[in-house]
Amino acid sequence: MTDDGYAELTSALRGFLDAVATAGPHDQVQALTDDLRRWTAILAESRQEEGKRVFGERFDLPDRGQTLTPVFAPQVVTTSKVEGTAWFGDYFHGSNGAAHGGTLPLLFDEVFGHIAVERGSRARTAYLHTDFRSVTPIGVDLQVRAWVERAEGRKLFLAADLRDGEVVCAEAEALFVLLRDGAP
Ligand SMILES: CCCCCCCCCCCC(=O)SCCNC(=O)CCNC(=O)[C@H](O)C(C)(C)COP(=O)(O)OP(=O)(O)OC[C@H]1O[C@@H](n2cnc3c(N)ncnc32)[C@H](O)[C@@H]1OP(=O)(O)O
Repeated sequence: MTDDGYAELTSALRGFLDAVATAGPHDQVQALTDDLRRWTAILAESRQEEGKRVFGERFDLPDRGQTLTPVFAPQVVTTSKVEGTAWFGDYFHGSNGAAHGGTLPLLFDEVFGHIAVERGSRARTAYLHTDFRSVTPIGVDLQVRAWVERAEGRKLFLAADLRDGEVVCAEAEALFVLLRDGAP
């Protein structure tokens, strides 16, 4: 991992988003807004084209340096399976202590993507089906795994599940299609 501060920035940004998501009314809200706008302007000056950015493009950083998805820490990554832990911060809260339903396919897409990348393939998600089996708790280490069911030509059929101990929170099935040479 390159020690240029971006791993810490990603972690700090996640913490900030979790704090925003759980904060009540605050007397410093205008100061915060002003700070955010100031930093937005500073960062806008160094806007980069895709391929030269950090967010989501730095494979040496946790979560590729992005905060779009819940935390995913892979422990096993092969061309046929991925296993690791997932963690949904408060930012991903939906209601009644459960993760927002839309964030589960977001996690699964990311996890499936590791298999495609490990296979050296440029691929895109054609479909991703999620079954919500039990509420996904916030702030708990969860176990996630994904595997290749079968490959047919350019089509990669994938499956995954997310567990809280013995409890299955969600399952997913997806089709990733390997891109043709020259596809954008
Ligand atoms: C280290 C950390 C890394 C971590 C890295 C983590 C990265 C995160 C990964 C995120 C991945 C994404 O979200 S990607 C972004 C979301 N996805 C997209 O935007 C995709 C939008 N759609 C497309 O671009 C296109 O439709 C494609 C690429 C999916 C397919 O187009 P194509 O290449 O022209 O192929 P096409 O001929 O249409 O289809 C090929 C075969 O697939 C079948 N097929 C295509 N779509 C479907 C479908 N929805 N349902 C069933 N079957 C389908 C066709 O029938 C055909 O079967 P047959 O006739 O051959 O039998």
